[in-house]
Amino acid sequence: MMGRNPFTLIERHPCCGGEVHFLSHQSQELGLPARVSIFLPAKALAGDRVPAIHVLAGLTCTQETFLIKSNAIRHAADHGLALVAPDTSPRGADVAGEDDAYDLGTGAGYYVDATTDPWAAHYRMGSYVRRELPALVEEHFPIMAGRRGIMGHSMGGMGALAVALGDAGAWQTVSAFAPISSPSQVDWGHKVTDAYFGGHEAEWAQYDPCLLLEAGMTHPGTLLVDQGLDDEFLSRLQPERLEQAAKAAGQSLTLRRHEGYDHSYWFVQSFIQDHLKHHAEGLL
Ligand SMILES: N[C@@H](CCC(=O)N[C@@H](CS)C(=O)NCC(=O)O)C(=O)O
Repeated sequence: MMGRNPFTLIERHPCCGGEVHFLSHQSQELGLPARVSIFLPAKALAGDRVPAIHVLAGLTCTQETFLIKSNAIRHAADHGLALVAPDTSPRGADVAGEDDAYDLGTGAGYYVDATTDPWAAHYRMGSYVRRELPALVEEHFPIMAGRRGIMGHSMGGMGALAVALGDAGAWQTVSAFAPISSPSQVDWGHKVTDAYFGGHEAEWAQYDPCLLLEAGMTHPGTLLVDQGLDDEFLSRLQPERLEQAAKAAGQSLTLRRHEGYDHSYWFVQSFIQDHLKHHAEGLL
């Protein structure tokens, strides 16, 4: 039975034959109001349920960034796919210091569940993007239940790979742009370990794509990953580690390296069409 619709519509705009909705809702996992953006293609507006691709943005971004900057909507419209874009962290958790750095706290939820106070009460983006948000949008929008793709950029690329490898049955397709391949091995992840995990590095076993692969968690589809070779964060993204871990696990991976491209959404929008095609082939 359908529950009460928890979403409040903030803005709605016709776009590419469909509609973009900017929404808020009270999240049970986050214990706070959360913002989410959704693109519904023409077919969904006509009443048919369509598969959705969940899109996870990177550090400093919001629920608006991926939809505005990646050009994903144009191609989602062409394929008749919905897009669901969550925020990158809880907002207003009121944790001391959460706004002090770009890579921890606000805008930096890393799609993990914090286990230690004062972060643990609200920093639960892991459970939010894995379970709460997909279930809610599939209940209240013309989005097909249980037929999902996930993609992301940078911190969101890490999140997309981790979500799909962690529960391959729930996510049929996955792709990433410049993902943080092994967060437990780099300074971004060390900050997360010290703060969100209270020093317990073992928590990364659920969220680090390379650790998941090394533990035998694979996905039956192909992981499509694009990486710019002039990416200013390349040494912390470590695509070579992902390549090694995938090879050892027998995971199908298409890792494309692009001469001259950096970390920005100019890079993302250059290859987004291929990602939408990859998801469409697996979802439709
Ligand atoms: N230059 C940023 C670093 C963070 C960054 O580059 N974030 C990437 C994702 S990891 C991004 O997409 N930023 C937003 C944008 O380009 O619009 C800062 O220091 O604040």
